Formats: sequence, C-alpha cells, structure tokens
Amino acid sequence: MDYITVDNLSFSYDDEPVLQDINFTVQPGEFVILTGENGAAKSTLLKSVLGLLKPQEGSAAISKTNTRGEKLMVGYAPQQISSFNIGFPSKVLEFVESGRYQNNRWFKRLDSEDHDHVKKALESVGMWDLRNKKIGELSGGQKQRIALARIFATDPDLFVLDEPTTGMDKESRERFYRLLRHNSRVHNKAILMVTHEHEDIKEYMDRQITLRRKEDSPWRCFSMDSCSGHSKHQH
Ligand SMILES: Nc1ncnc2c1ncn2[C@@H]1O[C@H](COP(=O)(O)OP(=O)(O)OP(=O)(O)O)[C@@H](O)[C@H]1O
Repeated sequence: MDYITVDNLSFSYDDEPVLQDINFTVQPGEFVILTGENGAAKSTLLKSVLGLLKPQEGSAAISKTNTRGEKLMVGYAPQQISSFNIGFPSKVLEFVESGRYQNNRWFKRLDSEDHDHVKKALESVGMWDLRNKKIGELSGGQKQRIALARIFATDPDLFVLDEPTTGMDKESRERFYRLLRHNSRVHNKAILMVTHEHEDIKEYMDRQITLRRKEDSPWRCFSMDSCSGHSKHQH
C-alpha cells in the first residue's frame, strides 16, 4: 500500500513549467527526504501532493485510509510555520494539547496517555521546560518547535514537512530526526520531508528524492533509484 502516489506529474505556474514527469511513491514505515537547490520546486511538489495545487498533467494522491483501515491523518508543516499568529489558546502546553483534540480519533477528554504523548512531543523539540510560557513571548524558532510538537501530538499517519529544522542547531536536528525515524520504524508512519541538510540526516532516512534539471528544462526527479516508485524498504 502507498500513502503517497505521484504519477507522471507536471506542474506550471502561469505557463512557466517548473516540474516535469515526476514519479514516486511513499509507503508506510518510510522516511523519505526531498532535496534540490533553491527554486527546485520542492515546496510546489509538496503542495501538489497535498492537493493544494493542481498539476496540469499527471496526478498526486494521498491514500484515504491508513494501514488499519481508518481515515488517514496528515500532519503538514509548511515552510515558515513559525510566522503563525495564535489568539487562543495562548500557552504553549494548551496549544500542543489542542493538536491532540483536533484529531477526531481523540475527541474525548485528554487522559494520561494523551498527556504523555503531549509531554513527549514537547520534549522532542526541547520545549517541555517552556510549557507554561505564553506563545506571544516565544522567538520565531521556538514557535516553529511548538508547531512541530503540535503536529506530533495529532499523531498523524503521514508527515509532510517543508524544511522543518530551519534554525535548529545540530543537536536539536538530530533529536528531531531520531523522533521521525522512531515514528516511521516503530509506528509505521510515513514521512516526506524537504530538507537542505542531507549530510547529517543520512543515517536516519530511508530514501532521498532529488529534483534536478538539465539546462533550461523544468525540474525532474533525479536518480531512478528514488524516483521509480520501487522502495527497497522492508517492513
Ligand atoms: N505562486 C507562485 N507563482 C508563480 N511562481 C511561483 C509561485 N510559487 C513559486 N513559484 C516559482 O516556482 C519555482 C519553485 O518554487 P518553490 O518554492 O516550489 O521551490 P523550492 O524548491 O521549494 O525553493 P526553496 O528551496 O527556495 O524553498 C520558483 O522559481 C518560484 O519562484
């Protein structure tokens, strides 16, 4: 079963072709990174996968159900997620807890398991100690971390993350990658993450998809290994 299926996708902005003939799949349990230089249309590809942009040719689809036959939940972190403004709830802990409520599967009073989950999510981004802070008092980088913690708290089946570690130091990044790897290997989640830091991530990820182009043509998947849709990943 594939959580993401991209099939011969081509996309243009106002007749300006940016992506051509993209093919790949992402399966549950896989941690896949998407790389390419600035302007390689990585964000455009993520938005096409999510259905926020409609490709002119081909298709991108997300499975409607997870491996247990339930509605598949997606956790999306767009670029510059830290620029969000929040009215209520205003405290870090409440904000992350609200992610736990948002998921319909958890539409009940939060129990100790939920509180554990929220605590782990905040610890994973190094923000547990600041749980009682008001969001308005946080720096941009701290807002980014709690936004990611909230996504973890919703417990999605599929993570779609656009440069989530921007501004994090190496130690924080590695802690974040470890958490993603744990989510994919142990909990069978799928991860598609745009990143520039492909050196220190190599030991954590399963597969890398790179967008490159030849001369003036639009961006394409580079490397048939990662773009052919056949994963080497074993469950
Ligand atoms: N809404 C838009 N309208 C027109 N062109 C756009 C739009 N959004 C992006 N582009 C152009 O499409 C190309 C791909 O942009 P995109 O943001 O997807 O690339 P990216 O690989 O995510 O870049 P970066 O690494 O800098 O974040 C760029 O040339 C960009 O200028």
